[in-house]
Amino acid sequence: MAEVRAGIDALDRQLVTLMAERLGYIAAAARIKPERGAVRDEWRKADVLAKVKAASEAQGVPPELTADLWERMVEFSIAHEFVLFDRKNS
Ligand SMILES: O=C(O)C(=O)C[C@]1(C(=O)O)C=C[C@@H](O)C=C1
Repeated sequence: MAEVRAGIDALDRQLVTLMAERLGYIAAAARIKPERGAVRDEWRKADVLAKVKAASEAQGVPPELTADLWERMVEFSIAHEFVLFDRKNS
């Protein structure tokens, strides 16, 4: 059981590292987007969620798990992107 838990803990660290990397791209998006109205992009949000659903199904990960996680992650990203966008323009 200790080995299993060590494996889980190691994977969790990798997931956090990947989230940090994703937030780096969110910061880049905040720098690149020309106007505040472009920060929340509902078309792109639906595109991201659809791709995650397809990837989940392909890999046998329950899509209802990833749907909840990504809904939260994208909404957090949008809020974070607004903070960075407004900071850039203040
Ligand atoms: O693709 C973008 O334009 C992003 O800024 C990334 C992202 C996301 O977190 O996936 C965040 C904000 C947008 O509303 C859509 C998607």
